[in-house]
Amino acid sequence: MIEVKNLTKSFEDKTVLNDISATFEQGKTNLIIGASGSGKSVMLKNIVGLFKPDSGEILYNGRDFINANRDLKTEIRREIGMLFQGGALFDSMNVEQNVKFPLDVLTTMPEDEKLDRVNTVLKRVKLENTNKRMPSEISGGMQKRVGIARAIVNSSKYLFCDEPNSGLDPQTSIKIDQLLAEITDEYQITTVVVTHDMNSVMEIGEYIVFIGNTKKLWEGNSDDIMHSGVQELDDFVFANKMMRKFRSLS
Ligand SMILES: Nc1ncnc2c1ncn2[C@@H]1O[C@H](COP(=O)(O)OP(=O)(O)OP(=O)(O)O)[C@@H](O)[C@H]1O
Repeated sequence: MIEVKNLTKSFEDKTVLNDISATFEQGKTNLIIGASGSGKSVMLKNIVGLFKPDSGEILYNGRDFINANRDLKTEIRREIGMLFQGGALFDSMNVEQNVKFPLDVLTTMPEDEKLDRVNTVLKRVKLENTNKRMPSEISGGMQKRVGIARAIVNSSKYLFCDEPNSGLDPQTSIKIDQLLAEITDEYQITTVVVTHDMNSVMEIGEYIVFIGNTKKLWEGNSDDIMHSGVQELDDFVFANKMMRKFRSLS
């Protein structure tokens, strides 16, 4: 579980996040949603320690991440897997080297054990026998799956994904969403996904935080999101024609 308590972050005189609290539970796919520029990525970066909040607390299973000493910070960082926007694989490394990378830098595991682990996660994302292929030789969806394999290879307890579907067609996007949700449940990971993709929201939104105007404007799940009564959220949810049509029928 990750608890975000009263998180506030400004850049110079511009407040981006103001007193935001949220609880992301283990084994759930948690989403941070909001319009472009609302501060989703800034929130994620505060949670993983890439930005330092002006005030507030971030607790990883009760452990205070912001005020942690170096050893505890390292311990928590080792438990975090990240799927960056655009996949962000190393172009000069093959699939196996990309997936093995966190084990190379974070562990002292023997090489054969690392390879076993790499093959296990590649199998889980249905990419067995692609070890020697280069990122440029595989499709965008496959690249994302390599990214997911890399994010969980070190048995991550926490998984962060920034716009995991960017650049993918709708069908591939749904497959990636489903894979993230399955892995989250199977390995009981606390997963946090930043997205503005309504398909993802409806498909995997077990807990959703909606941010806008620097505040948390709503929290809930995909069953409740269409009836939030929050104007800004309605504008976000019903931005596309299909969702408006769906509302008029329901
Ligand atoms: N390092 C920074 N320095 C100053 N301002 C920043 C910095 N990073 C982000 N911001 C500002 O914070 C605000 C929120 O940005 P953020 O990238 O979190 O939005 P977002 O909701 O993730 O948007 P998108 O969906 O378009 O990616 C923006 O106004 C942005 O300019």
